[in-house]
Amino acid sequence: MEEKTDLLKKAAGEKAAEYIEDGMVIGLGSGSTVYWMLKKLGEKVEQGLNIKGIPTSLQTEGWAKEFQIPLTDFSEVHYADIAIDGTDEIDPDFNMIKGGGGALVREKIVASSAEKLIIIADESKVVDELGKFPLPIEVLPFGWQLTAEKIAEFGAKPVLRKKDGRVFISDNGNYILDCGFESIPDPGHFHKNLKQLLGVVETGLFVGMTDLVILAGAKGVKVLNRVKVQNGEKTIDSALWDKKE
Ligand SMILES: O=C(CO)[C@H](O)[C@H](O)COP(=O)(O)O
Repeated sequence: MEEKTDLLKKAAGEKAAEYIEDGMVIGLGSGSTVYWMLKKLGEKVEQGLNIKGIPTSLQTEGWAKEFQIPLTDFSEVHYADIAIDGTDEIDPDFNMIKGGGGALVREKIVASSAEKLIIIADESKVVDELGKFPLPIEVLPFGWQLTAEKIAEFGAKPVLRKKDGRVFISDNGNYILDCGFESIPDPGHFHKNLKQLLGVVETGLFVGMTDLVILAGAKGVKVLNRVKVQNGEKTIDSALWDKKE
Protein backbone atom coordinates (compact mmCIF):
# COMPACT_ATOMS: atom_id res chain seq x y z
CA MET A 1 0.00 0.00 0.00
CA GLU A 2 2.74 2.36 1.05
CA GLU A 3 4.70 1.45 -2.05
CA LYS A 4 1.73 2.19 -4.30
CA THR A 5 1.33 5.65 -2.77
CA ASP A 6 5.02 6.31 -3.31
CA LEU A 7 4.66 5.42 -6.99
CA LEU A 8 1.76 7.86 -7.31
CA LYS A 9 3.74 10.59 -5.59
CA LYS A 10 6.62 9.92 -7.95
CA ALA A 11 4.33 10.11 -10.99
CA ALA A 12 2.84 13.45 -9.88
CA GLY A 13 6.23 14.90 -8.95
CA GLU A 14 7.87 13.93 -12.21
CA LYS A 15 4.96 15.30 -14.25
CA ALA A 16 5.32 18.69 -12.55
CA ALA A 17 8.93 18.95 -13.68
CA GLU A 18 7.59 19.19 -17.27
CA TYR A 19 6.22 22.66 -16.45
CA ILE A 20 9.64 24.06 -15.65
CA GLU A 21 11.22 26.12 -18.42
CA ASP A 22 14.64 27.58 -18.97
CA GLY A 23 15.28 30.80 -17.06
CA MET A 24 12.53 30.29 -14.50
CA VAL A 25 12.66 30.89 -10.77
CA ILE A 26 10.90 27.96 -9.10
CA GLY A 27 9.38 27.85 -5.63
CA LEU A 28 10.38 24.47 -4.28
CA GLY A 29 7.74 23.10 -1.91
CA SER A 30 8.25 20.53 0.82
CA GLY A 31 7.41 16.90 1.44
CA SER A 32 7.82 13.47 -0.07
CA THR A 33 5.93 14.23 -3.31
CA VAL A 34 8.10 17.28 -3.91
CA TYR A 35 11.15 15.06 -3.41
CA TRP A 36 10.38 13.33 -6.73
CA MET A 37 9.96 16.63 -8.52
CA LEU A 38 13.34 17.77 -7.18
CA LYS A 39 15.02 14.56 -8.29
CA LYS A 40 13.66 15.00 -11.84
CA LEU A 41 14.56 18.67 -11.84
CA GLY A 42 18.12 17.76 -10.83
CA GLU A 43 18.36 15.55 -13.92
CA LYS A 44 17.15 18.40 -16.12
CA VAL A 45 19.67 20.78 -14.55
CA GLU A 46 22.40 18.27 -15.27
CA GLN A 47 21.26 18.23 -18.90
CA GLY A 48 21.67 22.02 -19.08
CA LEU A 49 18.38 23.54 -17.85
CA ASN A 50 19.09 26.94 -16.35
CA ILE A 51 16.80 27.65 -13.39
CA LYS A 52 16.98 28.80 -9.79
CA GLY A 53 14.94 27.42 -6.91
CA ILE A 54 13.66 28.98 -3.70
CA PRO A 55 13.39 26.23 -1.07
CA THR A 56 10.52 26.28 1.43
CA SER A 57 12.25 24.22 4.10
CA LEU A 58 15.66 23.18 5.29
CA GLN A 59 14.82 19.64 4.19
CA THR A 60 14.04 20.81 0.65
CA GLU A 61 17.21 22.91 0.67
CA GLY A 62 19.19 19.79 1.56
CA TRP A 63 17.59 17.72 -1.20
CA ALA A 64 18.05 20.52 -3.76
CA LYS A 65 21.74 20.70 -2.89
CA GLU A 66 22.01 16.92 -3.18
CA PHE A 67 20.53 17.14 -6.70
CA GLN A 68 22.70 20.17 -7.55
CA ILE A 69 19.77 22.51 -8.16
CA PRO A 70 20.95 26.15 -8.03
CA LEU A 71 19.22 28.07 -5.23
CA THR A 72 18.28 31.66 -4.58
CA ASP A 73 16.23 33.62 -2.04
CA PHE A 74 14.24 36.82 -1.66
CA SER A 75 17.38 38.93 -1.22
CA GLU A 76 18.03 38.25 -4.91
CA VAL A 77 14.58 37.77 -6.51
CA HIS A 78 11.13 39.12 -5.71
CA TYR A 79 8.92 36.47 -7.19
CA ALA A 80 8.87 32.94 -8.50
CA ASP A 81 7.55 32.06 -11.95
CA ILE A 82 5.96 28.94 -10.56
CA ALA A 83 5.84 27.23 -7.19
CA ILE A 84 5.38 23.46 -6.99
CA ASP A 85 4.23 21.98 -3.72
CA GLY A 86 2.40 19.05 -2.15
CA THR A 87 -0.69 19.05 0.04
CA ASP A 88 -2.27 17.20 2.94
CA GLU A 89 -5.86 17.77 1.81
CA ILE A 90 -7.37 19.43 -1.24
CA ASP A 91 -11.06 20.15 -1.81
CA PRO A 92 -13.10 20.64 -5.00
CA ASP A 93 -12.41 24.40 -4.86
CA PHE A 94 -8.67 23.68 -4.80
CA ASN A 95 -8.44 24.95 -1.21
CA MET A 96 -5.98 23.03 0.93
CA ILE A 97 -4.69 22.04 4.32
CA LYS A 98 -0.89 22.05 4.31
CA GLY A 99 1.82 21.88 6.92
CA GLY A 100 1.98 18.18 7.66
CA GLY A 101 5.73 18.56 7.34
CA GLY A 102 5.75 21.77 9.36
CA ALA A 103 6.81 24.06 6.50
CA LEU A 104 3.53 25.93 6.07
CA VAL A 105 4.79 29.49 6.66
CA ARG A 106 7.60 29.39 4.14
CA GLU A 107 5.42 27.41 1.75
CA LYS A 108 2.76 30.10 1.90
CA ILE A 109 5.23 32.95 1.45
CA VAL A 110 6.80 31.28 -1.56
CA ALA A 111 3.42 30.25 -3.05
CA SER A 112 2.15 33.85 -2.64
CA SER A 113 5.16 35.15 -4.52
CA ALA A 114 4.57 32.80 -7.44
CA GLU A 115 2.73 33.66 -10.63
CA LYS A 116 1.38 30.12 -10.70
CA LEU A 117 0.99 27.53 -7.96
CA ILE A 118 1.09 23.90 -9.06
CA ILE A 119 -0.02 21.31 -6.51
CA ILE A 120 1.16 17.72 -6.82
CA ALA A 121 -0.62 14.93 -4.99
CA ASP A 122 -1.76 11.36 -5.00
CA GLU A 123 -5.53 10.92 -5.06
CA SER A 124 -5.72 10.07 -1.33
CA LYS A 125 -5.34 13.81 -0.66
CA VAL A 126 -8.65 14.67 -2.32
CA VAL A 127 -11.54 15.41 0.05
CA ASP A 128 -15.06 16.78 -0.34
CA GLU A 129 -14.53 19.11 2.62
CA LEU A 130 -11.37 20.13 4.45
CA GLY A 131 -10.83 19.25 8.11
CA LYS A 132 -10.26 15.55 8.65
CA PHE A 133 -6.52 16.15 8.55
CA PRO A 134 -5.67 18.09 11.73
CA LEU A 135 -5.02 21.69 10.71
CA PRO A 136 -1.41 22.68 11.45
CA ILE A 137 -1.17 26.15 12.97
CA GLU A 138 2.25 27.70 13.56
CA VAL A 139 2.37 29.66 16.83
CA LEU A 140 4.93 31.61 18.81
CA PRO A 141 6.51 29.45 21.53
CA PHE A 142 5.95 32.18 24.12
CA GLY A 143 2.53 31.70 25.69
CA TRP A 144 1.62 28.91 23.26
CA GLN A 145 -0.68 27.46 25.94
CA LEU A 146 -2.82 30.63 25.85
CA THR A 147 -2.88 30.61 22.06
CA ALA A 148 -3.97 26.95 22.16
CA GLU A 149 -6.83 27.85 24.54
CA LYS A 150 -8.03 30.55 22.14
CA ILE A 151 -7.86 28.14 19.19
CA ALA A 152 -9.79 25.55 21.21
CA GLU A 153 -12.70 28.02 21.37
CA PHE A 154 -13.09 27.43 17.62
CA GLY A 155 -13.91 23.78 18.29
CA ALA A 156 -10.59 21.96 18.18
CA LYS A 157 -8.39 20.30 20.75
CA PRO A 158 -4.96 21.61 19.69
CA VAL A 159 -2.11 19.16 20.12
CA LEU A 160 1.43 20.46 20.44
CA ARG A 161 3.42 18.71 17.70
CA LYS A 162 6.26 16.50 18.90
CA LYS A 163 8.91 14.60 16.99
CA ASP A 164 11.08 11.85 18.47
CA GLY A 165 9.72 12.67 21.90
CA ARG A 166 10.64 16.36 21.70
CA VAL A 167 8.64 19.44 20.85
CA PHE A 168 8.82 19.98 17.08
CA ILE A 169 10.44 23.31 16.20
CA SER A 170 9.66 24.78 12.79
CA ASP A 171 12.40 26.16 10.54
CA ASN A 172 11.28 29.57 11.84
CA GLY A 173 11.85 28.60 15.48
CA ASN A 174 8.15 28.30 16.28
CA TYR A 175 5.79 25.57 17.51
CA ILE A 176 3.08 23.78 15.54
CA LEU A 177 -0.34 23.02 16.99
CA ASP A 178 -2.22 20.26 15.15
CA CYS A 179 -5.88 21.13 15.42
CA GLY A 180 -8.53 18.55 14.61
CA PHE A 181 -11.65 20.46 13.61
CA GLU A 182 -13.22 17.51 11.72
CA SER A 183 -14.94 19.86 9.30
CA ILE A 184 -14.01 23.28 7.88
CA PRO A 185 -16.94 24.37 5.66
CA ASP A 186 -15.69 27.93 5.01
CA PRO A 187 -11.88 27.78 4.92
CA GLY A 188 -11.37 31.45 3.92
CA HIS A 189 -13.42 32.84 6.79
CA PHE A 190 -11.99 30.33 9.22
CA HIS A 191 -8.41 31.23 8.31
CA LYS A 192 -9.10 34.95 8.79
CA ASN A 193 -10.57 34.39 12.25
CA LEU A 194 -7.74 32.15 13.41
CA LYS A 195 -5.11 34.49 12.02
CA GLN A 196 -6.39 37.30 14.23
CA LEU A 197 -5.51 35.42 17.42
CA LEU A 198 -2.49 36.73 19.27
CA GLY A 199 0.37 34.26 19.00
CA VAL A 200 -0.80 32.70 15.72
CA VAL A 201 1.91 33.07 13.09
CA GLU A 202 0.06 31.35 10.25
CA THR A 203 -2.46 28.64 9.54
CA GLY A 204 -2.10 25.74 7.14
CA LEU A 205 -5.22 26.79 5.22
CA PHE A 206 -4.28 27.74 1.66
CA VAL A 207 -7.33 29.38 0.15
CA GLY A 208 -7.72 30.51 -3.47
CA MET A 209 -4.04 30.07 -4.25
CA THR A 210 -3.87 26.94 -6.41
CA ASP A 211 -3.81 27.30 -10.20
CA LEU A 212 -3.16 23.75 -11.32
CA VAL A 213 -3.38 20.32 -9.69
CA ILE A 214 -1.42 17.32 -10.87
CA LEU A 215 -3.20 14.35 -9.40
CA ALA A 216 -1.87 10.80 -9.65
CA GLY A 217 -4.33 7.95 -9.26
CA ALA A 218 -4.94 4.35 -10.22
CA LYS A 219 -5.88 5.41 -13.76
CA GLY A 220 -2.87 7.64 -14.34
CA VAL A 221 -1.99 11.30 -13.92
CA LYS A 222 -4.63 14.00 -14.38
CA VAL A 223 -3.94 17.70 -14.79
CA LEU A 224 -6.74 19.86 -13.37
CA ASN A 225 -6.84 23.53 -14.30
CA ARG A 226 -8.36 26.46 -12.56
CA VAL A 227 -10.32 28.12 -15.36
CA LYS A 228 -11.34 31.71 -15.77
CA VAL A 229 -14.99 32.70 -16.31
CA GLN A 230 -16.83 36.02 -16.74
CA ASN A 231 -16.08 39.16 -14.73
CA GLY A 232 -12.57 38.01 -13.99
CA GLU A 233 -13.96 35.54 -11.44
CA LYS A 234 -11.93 32.38 -11.15
CA THR A 235 -13.71 29.08 -10.84
CA ILE A 236 -12.68 25.48 -10.91
CA ASP A 237 -13.10 23.14 -13.84
CA SER A 238 -14.91 20.81 -11.49
CA ALA A 239 -16.05 18.56 -14.32
CA LEU A 240 -12.55 17.19 -14.15
CA TRP A 241 -12.80 16.56 -10.44
CA ASP A 242 -13.77 12.94 -10.33
CA LYS A 243 -11.99 11.39 -7.42
CA LYS A 244 -14.15 8.30 -7.35
CA GLU A 245 -12.84 6.85 -10.62
O1 LIG B 1 2.59 20.87 3.47
C1 LIG B 1 3.53 20.12 3.42
C2 LIG B 1 4.70 20.24 4.32
O2 LIG B 1 4.55 21.28 5.24
C3 LIG B 1 3.55 19.03 2.42
O3 LIG B 1 3.37 19.56 1.15
C4 LIG B 1 2.44 18.08 2.73
O4 LIG B 1 2.61 17.61 4.07
C5 LIG B 1 2.41 16.88 1.78
O5 LIG B 1 3.50 16.05 2.01
P1 LIG B 1 3.73 14.70 1.23
O6 LIG B 1 4.03 15.06 -0.19
O7 LIG B 1 4.93 14.09 1.94
O8 LIG B 1 2.51 13.83 1.38
